[in-house]
Amino acid sequence: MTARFNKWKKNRNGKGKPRDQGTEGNYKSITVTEKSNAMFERYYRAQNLFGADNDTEFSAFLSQLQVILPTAFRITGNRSHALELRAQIERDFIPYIQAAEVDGVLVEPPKPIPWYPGGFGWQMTVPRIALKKSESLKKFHTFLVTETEVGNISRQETVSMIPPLLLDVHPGQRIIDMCAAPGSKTAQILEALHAEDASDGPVDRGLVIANDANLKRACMLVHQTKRLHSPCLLVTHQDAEQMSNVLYPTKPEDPTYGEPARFDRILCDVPCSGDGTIRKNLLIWNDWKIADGLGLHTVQVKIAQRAAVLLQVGGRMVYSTCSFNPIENEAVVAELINSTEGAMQLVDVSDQLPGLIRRPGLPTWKVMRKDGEFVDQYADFMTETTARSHNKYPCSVFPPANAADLHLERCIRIYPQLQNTGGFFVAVLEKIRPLSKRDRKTPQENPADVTPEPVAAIPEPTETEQPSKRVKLDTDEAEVDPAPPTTTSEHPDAKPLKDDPFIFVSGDDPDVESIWKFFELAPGFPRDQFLVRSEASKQRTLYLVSSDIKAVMGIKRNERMRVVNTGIKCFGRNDIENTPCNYRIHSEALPLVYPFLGDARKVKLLHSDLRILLEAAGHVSIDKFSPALSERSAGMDLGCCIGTLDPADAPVGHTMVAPMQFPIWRGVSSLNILLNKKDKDSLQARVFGPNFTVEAEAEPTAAAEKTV
Ligand SMILES: C[S@@+](CC[C@H](N)C(=O)[O-])C[C@H]1O[C@@H](n2cnc3c(N)ncnc32)[C@H](O)[C@@H]1O
Repeated sequence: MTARFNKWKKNRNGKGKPRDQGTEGNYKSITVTEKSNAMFERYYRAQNLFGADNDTEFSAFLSQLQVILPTAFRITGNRSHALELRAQIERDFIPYIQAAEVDGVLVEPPKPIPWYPGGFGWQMTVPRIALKKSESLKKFHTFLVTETEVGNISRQETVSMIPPLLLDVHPGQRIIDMCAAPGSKTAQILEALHAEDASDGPVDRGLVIANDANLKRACMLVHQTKRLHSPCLLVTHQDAEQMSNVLYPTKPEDPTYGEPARFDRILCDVPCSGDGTIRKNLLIWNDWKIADGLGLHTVQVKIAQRAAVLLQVGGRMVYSTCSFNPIENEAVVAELINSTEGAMQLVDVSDQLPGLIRRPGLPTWKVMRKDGEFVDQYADFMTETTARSHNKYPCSVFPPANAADLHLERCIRIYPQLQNTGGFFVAVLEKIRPLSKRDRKTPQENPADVTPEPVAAIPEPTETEQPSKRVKLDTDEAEVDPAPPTTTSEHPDAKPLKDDPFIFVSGDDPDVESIWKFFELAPGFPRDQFLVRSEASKQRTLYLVSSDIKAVMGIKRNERMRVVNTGIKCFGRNDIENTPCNYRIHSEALPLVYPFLGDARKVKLLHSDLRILLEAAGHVSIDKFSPALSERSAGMDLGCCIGTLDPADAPVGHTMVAPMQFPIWRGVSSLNILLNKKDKDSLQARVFGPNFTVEAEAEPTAAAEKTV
């Protein structure tokens, strides 16, 4: 089979220059002539991936790699309308997809992923490209695109959904995503952080630092995660191998002084050779070579080791790759456990995510030299001809002598033939004790609470395994202090970091004062957690951040973290006269602000009112709305108000389950809904689905009649 496509081909770790640049500039037509690669097959056949039944299952594995990858997506689970969206898929799309055909074949509709919580993860066998091109699936594709743009749906590979679920995230935790771009797993982490009701209110849910070494990709991550509207996200751009300490204030009398914090959860979704994505990235059939995995091993170990230092005792780390290669997987995990002298231990997660079909980690593996020879020990790796190129690889690419004691079977391997997915590797680890005496001194830890598990003795290096050939674990805090922030950027659209300062606004600021008064905000909503990116702008926007982020950003030395972005748009100034407050509430912050709003600026809408607002291109005269809304809004001051729609008022046959709120601008004699086109489209489809008719709405329900 021949697959032909255009592709910007970069190194799979997201670093480096695009390869295959021909005369056509950065784009070049690449042809994959055959979905096979002799070295790939020889290497993985020798790894005995499937144990006793290796031959049969290896054939199934190889044939499944030939099949193009299904499409998967998940509904943003923490949103109030997640259930509506699920109902919308079941009601409006499944029956229609069941009747659709692609190339004369009936399409299999999407099915919930059995192990994904809440029925919010979905997979369908139609490949992404067919979904895009097929006329009969156009409606569903448009739905996916619209809902993805507004953040209600994330299109993400099924297997990539596993690591954040196993990270076991809860509100209030401090979390680092070491290699986060483009951000699909960060998004899941944020959803979990905002999932349950927490006593700390909707804003202070904890902290997620999403980091990526590549600034261009970090900017992509900002774009991706913006849709999730979390005030707890701090996007940074550092080399994760030397990720800086995050200083937290420890002296109440001096908020600018801080000490290194330790984190509850750390995700290391490291750069990898990516051969688990071969069903989607067909170029890997052409390009696969053993040097890729060998070359990434040291970086992967260093990122995991740095994460171990930043993790608090009792904290959980998830290490993952989309590679089948044990050198990037079990070998890294084994070196992490051994180099921390057993302070990091694998957790048995076999009872988690029931329904996920998985295979255990490999107890041992074979190492192949670049010349294609398998070798059993480091000395053989370093022959005369290979010494120069192999010298940079540490001895930890080989199975350690104590491999059998490390519980590597607790690692999770996902193969494509198990449940028609990509390939993936996940290891869940816990830090059971400090890594060093210095580590013990960190402010949040209480080592007395942790009973260390006895661990197997770390093997002495053999004659050929010189200590210099190990990846050194660096637990010294003082050493980790990367270069100061740069003003240069790899991304053409990314602004130089120093041009966009983050300036905190005092809670006594006159603008904040006018907002609080106008919207009658209750005391529980934080008043001193706003920052601006530019003081001068007439279009001043107040960005809301969590108290953790404010604390971290108040410490000068934390500038070395290289913050790319933080905060969500909360209040935006409109340059309008004759209003007691010319700030509006941004729709992305409304779910956070709404519980604290007084009644002064709330207006109740009927479905007919919402329809008029959504269908209009701009302002609509107040007298065009239902009498109740016209009367209520005519008596209000000019400025932003919040429209609410109640499920109790929903017409028969509607699936609306939760109240909805929208920012509206009350003009001199008109109303205008403050949503962008995409948000309007999404809302329109959700509220006025195909089963809804204008006639049904013409008779307002009894509850709606009472509206004032
Ligand atoms: C597998 S991808 C991460 C995917 C991401 N977790 C997600 O789910 O969307 C690996 C990322 O690591 C980044 N990276 C590579 N080397 C790095 C390093 N030394 N430190 C931090 N990030 C690095 C790459 O830019 C790339 O975005």
